[in-house]
Amino acid sequence: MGEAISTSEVLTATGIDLSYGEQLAVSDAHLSISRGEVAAITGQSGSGKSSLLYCLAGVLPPARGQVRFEGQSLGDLTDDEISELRRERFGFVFQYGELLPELTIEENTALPLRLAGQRKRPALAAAGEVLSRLGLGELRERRPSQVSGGQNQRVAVARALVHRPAVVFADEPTGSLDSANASAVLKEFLGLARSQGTAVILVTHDPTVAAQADSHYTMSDGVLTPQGAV
Ligand SMILES: Nc1ncnc2c1ncn2[C@@H]1O[C@H](COP(=O)(O)OP(=O)(O)OP(=O)(O)O)[C@@H](O)[C@H]1O
Repeated sequence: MGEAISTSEVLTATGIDLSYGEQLAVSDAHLSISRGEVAAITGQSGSGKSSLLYCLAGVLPPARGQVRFEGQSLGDLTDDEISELRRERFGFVFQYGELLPELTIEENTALPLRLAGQRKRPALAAAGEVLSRLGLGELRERRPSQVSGGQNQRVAVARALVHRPAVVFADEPTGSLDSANASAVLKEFLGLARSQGTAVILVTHDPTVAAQADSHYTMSDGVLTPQGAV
């Protein structure tokens, strides 16, 4: 299987190095992810997981190596093109969701569509649909402060998936939740991503979270090692 050339690869990284001054945070990383695949990256605090994610998402340019999205090298794109790619083809989920407190749940969820230029009414309708799929339809009009932590995190998931991105980057997406809530949110997140063919790169400290992925990499002192299928 390893020899087969996959036509469904969405994101590939080859020989990525990233440094902060003298500090080498990522060293010669290779990674490839296909449509609808969930890849987990585990490793200790400070091992370089977030730094790798920033490179893969085009947030930080690598000092060496290449990241390709759908065959196109991110290094060949202008800043504006990378911003557009991040806005329209990528989604992001972080540990605390990071919703905007002044917007409703529905408006928060619709944000990627609005930023991509979609009109308010269809954007809110699409947001309502994803929220319903995650069991949050009733909470549409509330603000983030008026829902629970687990619900906030589900909204962050809805927002990351609403524009049907090719890749979602998730950095400890359930790290702020208790374990029962974390596993429920994760299950819904990965289920919805897989159903729409979105690839997920999932950074986590938690081996039980990684066990739900299709592929697993470990990171140690900036070195990424594939663990094969899990
Ligand atoms: N902006 C920065 N400037 C300098 N050094 C940094 C910066 N960001 C991270 N580092 C260093 O780079 C290394 C990798 O950090 P990174 O945040 O990628 O690790 P991580 O595995 O994501 O850690 P955690 O699990 O704690 O989030 C660490 O030694 C960290 O101290």
